[in-house]
Amino acid sequence: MAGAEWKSLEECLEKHLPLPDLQEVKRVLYGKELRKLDLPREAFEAASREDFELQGYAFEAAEEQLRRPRIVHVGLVQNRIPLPANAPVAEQVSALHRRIKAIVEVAAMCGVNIICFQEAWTMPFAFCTREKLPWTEFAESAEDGPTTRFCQKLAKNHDMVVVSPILERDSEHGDVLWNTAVVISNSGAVLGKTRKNHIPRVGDFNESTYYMEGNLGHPVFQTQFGRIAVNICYGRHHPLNWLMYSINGAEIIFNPSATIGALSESLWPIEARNAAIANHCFTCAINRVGTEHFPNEFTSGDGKKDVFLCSFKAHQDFGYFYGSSYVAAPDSSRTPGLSRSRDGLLVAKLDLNLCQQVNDVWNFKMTGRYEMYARELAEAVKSNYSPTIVKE
Ligand SMILES: NC(=O)NCCC(=O)O
Repeated sequence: MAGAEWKSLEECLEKHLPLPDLQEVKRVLYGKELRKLDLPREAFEAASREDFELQGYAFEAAEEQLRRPRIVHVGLVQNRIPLPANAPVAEQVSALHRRIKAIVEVAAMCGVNIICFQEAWTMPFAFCTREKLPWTEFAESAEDGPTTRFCQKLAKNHDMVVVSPILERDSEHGDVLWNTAVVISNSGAVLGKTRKNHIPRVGDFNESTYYMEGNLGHPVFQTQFGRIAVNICYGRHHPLNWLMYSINGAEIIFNPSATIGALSESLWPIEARNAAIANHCFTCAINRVGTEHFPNEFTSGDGKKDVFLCSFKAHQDFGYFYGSSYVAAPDSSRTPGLSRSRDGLLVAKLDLNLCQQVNDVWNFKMTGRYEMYARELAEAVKSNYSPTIVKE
């Protein structure tokens, strides 16, 4: 299983395929080729000084007579943890705040209107350990915790909507922890929050000891730049989860994630892209980068062998978080991924008119037969349900 030494699928294709083949492969794997954004030179200089990758692409829509283009620039941030997981909690959080501030400043130079960080961005992805301390100390109030206050300043200073996925401590309700994304308006006000609906119980990704399945449904946030939703990590394997955000009107669905190569790298390019196609919306898949080492060994709690994560013994790391963040559009086009090995900012210029234009061609909402599925699902969840199987 490749680690940081294998830079990206795109680099590999470009290195090895003759141009005519490369064009056809890109057409199939990425849809129509996107124009590269002409981002400011100072942005590239700052990104290089701060040692992160910067890429930008534009998705175009057809011109319409009655509607003006609805242009929005989104920014996707992927990063390593800058300090080791055993550094003091407050130092780790401050180092991450500093890192993200530097990246957001470059996003502002690129005209980004909505930015989203990776899942649980203020901490190492410690849920695999199933230890409580010190990891639960990273949990904060979604409404007025230090990270939300930090993001409010960023949002206001840069006139940018900030999507900040954190580990939430809800002190108003018995100190319950949640895996939450806080959505902060470009005014600096907290617009609201949404919680991870589906909790993984896959090998080391057994996060069920920390928080419960989200109880806020599928909220969509009306921002000045468009309607957005957040489908946190493992929720991307659940087509109905994407569907509900889309039914509630989301035009852009962010998918802040933390996932590793051995488990999900072959699913990664498909799932968010498929969701964009199936739901006539844009999707933004974000994954963290690097290998995180934890002070104490842990196991997957499933005996000796974990076939997915390839860890036969107790171990101190999860495996390799492969970055590769990308944006996908309703017409099946997508950006190349950011690198597998570096921190990065991906800027994408979207014309939200594309959602309706593709909807009018493919009509997935019109042909969706939701009533029939609602009826059948309502039956299927009953304890006395028996599947309709026609036998000879
Ligand atoms: N963070 C998280 O839910 N990871 C689960 C693994 C995956 O969905 O790829």
